[in-house]
Amino acid sequence: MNYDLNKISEQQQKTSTLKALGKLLKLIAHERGNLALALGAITLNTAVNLFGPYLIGHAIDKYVVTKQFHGLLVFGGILLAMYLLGLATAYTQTKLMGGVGQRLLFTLRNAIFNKLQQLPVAFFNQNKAGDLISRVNNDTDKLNQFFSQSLMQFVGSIFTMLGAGIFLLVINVKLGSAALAPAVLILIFTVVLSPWVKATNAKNLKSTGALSAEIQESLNNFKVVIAFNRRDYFRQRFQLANLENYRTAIRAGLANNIFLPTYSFFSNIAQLVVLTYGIHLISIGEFSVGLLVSYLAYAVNFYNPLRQLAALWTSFQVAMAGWDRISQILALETDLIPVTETTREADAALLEFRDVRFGYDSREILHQVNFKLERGKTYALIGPTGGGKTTTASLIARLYDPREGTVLLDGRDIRTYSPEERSRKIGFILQEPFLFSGTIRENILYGNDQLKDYSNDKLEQVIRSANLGEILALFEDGLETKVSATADSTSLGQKQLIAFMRAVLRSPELLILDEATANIDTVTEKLLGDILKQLPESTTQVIIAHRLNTIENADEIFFVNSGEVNRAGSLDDAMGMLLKGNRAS
Ligand SMILES: Nc1ncnc2c1ncn2[C@@H]1O[C@H](COP(=O)(O)OP(=O)(O)OP(=O)(O)O)[C@@H](O)[C@H]1O
Repeated sequence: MNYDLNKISEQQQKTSTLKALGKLLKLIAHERGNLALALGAITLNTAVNLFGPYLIGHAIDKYVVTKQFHGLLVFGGILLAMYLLGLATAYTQTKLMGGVGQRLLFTLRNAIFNKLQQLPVAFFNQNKAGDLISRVNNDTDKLNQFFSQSLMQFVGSIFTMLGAGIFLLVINVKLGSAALAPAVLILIFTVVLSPWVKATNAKNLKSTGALSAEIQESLNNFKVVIAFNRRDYFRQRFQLANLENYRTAIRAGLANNIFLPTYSFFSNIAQLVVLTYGIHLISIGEFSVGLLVSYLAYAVNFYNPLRQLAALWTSFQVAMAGWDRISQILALETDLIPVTETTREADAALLEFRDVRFGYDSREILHQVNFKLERGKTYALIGPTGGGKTTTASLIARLYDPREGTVLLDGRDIRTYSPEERSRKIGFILQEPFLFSGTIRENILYGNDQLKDYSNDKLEQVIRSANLGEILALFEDGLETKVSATADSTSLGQKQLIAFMRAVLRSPELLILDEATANIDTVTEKLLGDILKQLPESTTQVIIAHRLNTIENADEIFFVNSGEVNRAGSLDDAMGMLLKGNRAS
């Protein structure tokens, strides 16, 4: 299955803005109450703003033209009260929508992170961590900005425009139509240019993701960079990514600023039309001075929000481009779906590969592989580098599903097990074990519900009874020894020891060790060997190793090469096969 987000975005059919907005609004459906309140506040605010000019025009015609200035005081008081109401409603909606935006940001980040936790290994093989981080941090914030700062202004501007438009037409149809004509041109201009603005912003967000991926890669590999003195190489790559980001940002800036001057131009034209035509109407006695003053104010009330809309429309297009990138992740589903229960085959081996074919991409890595692992036996997988040992082990642990054929665990298709059941049965110590920052205790109890509430004393007892006491004793602070996911305060060998304890304590039925002792000294390695020998008799072990001394106790050896898994016979035969120059292909 294709999980490459950049390819998905290229293949994705252009979704209409309305559809995307609809999907987004569903995410904040539970905010209905706040949205309705904010909408009420903005409607009141708009009404206040719209009635102002009408009252002013009325006051001019009734009190200024007739020189009855005392009436102006009353109107001044009414206007002041209205403006205060305007202030209160503006504050209310800003506060409400700020909360909605922040909660949306919170919900979206949680949703993306949860989705990332559910996606299969193949997804992480095909996407760069830096780009994913940028989607979680940067793109979600674009939506927050739109919701907290722009949405209600957007709605308010549309209300003000509509209200002002109605006033313009009601006061005088002819003058109103002339005043509104430039708005039609603006509408056409906006409709035509919006897709380009959104696409330009999408490119900019993509290049921000690529930049973030570049930074992440060089930071992750800083030792290699320094050791090989390849700073120039990464500097060049970074500069290229930075240049691309700069170029796309310039283009996005240009696109984002194209609406404002155009809207301003048409707005000025509209005022010119109103003024010229209005004076003409006054001269032939069809219009009053007071009405023209109100009229000009309504024209401003119509075109000013339109100008504001230009900026808001841009923020909307940026938010939609961000939303597209976020929804690409949210729409993904793992292809490792559990299948419905099948009947269990009687007297089955613990694990069986039946005609299994697999490849990461179009290239097939495993060709119709068949083998069985019996309970309580120890198996070794050997073979040349790149021969397919880790791939075979990954299929045993269902990190991937076969393209064809079946992997059976305990006589049942491995896909019928829930992830919890499967991980209880199978322990996997990876070539490069991952520890997260915390203590040894936290790391070895990770995913172990049975022991998670044990006190340190009780846990140490369990560790001793699993014969792991000598390993724990290698760490000065015992269970409370601090380990770090990234820093080198814990050596690779030490990490392997902790991962070993973590896997053994879960008492799995099947334990896979992928080069799990490659970085451990010979004495400790022997200690691990002894612990493995003392595991419950029913435990099946699969050991992947390049050092043949680690597999001398294996009951059976499989030779993995060129997409085939074959019985190798004795250790000597296996040596012979390796030395014969079998190469991975
Ligand atoms: N994530 C991946 N995406 C694409 N190809 C991969 C991936 N992982 C491994 N491969 C390819 O699959 C083949 C088998 O790799 P695998 O890691 O299973 O070999 P291995 O026998 O475990 O090697 P080693 O002894 O070096 O660990 C190799 O050709 C490798 O390039």
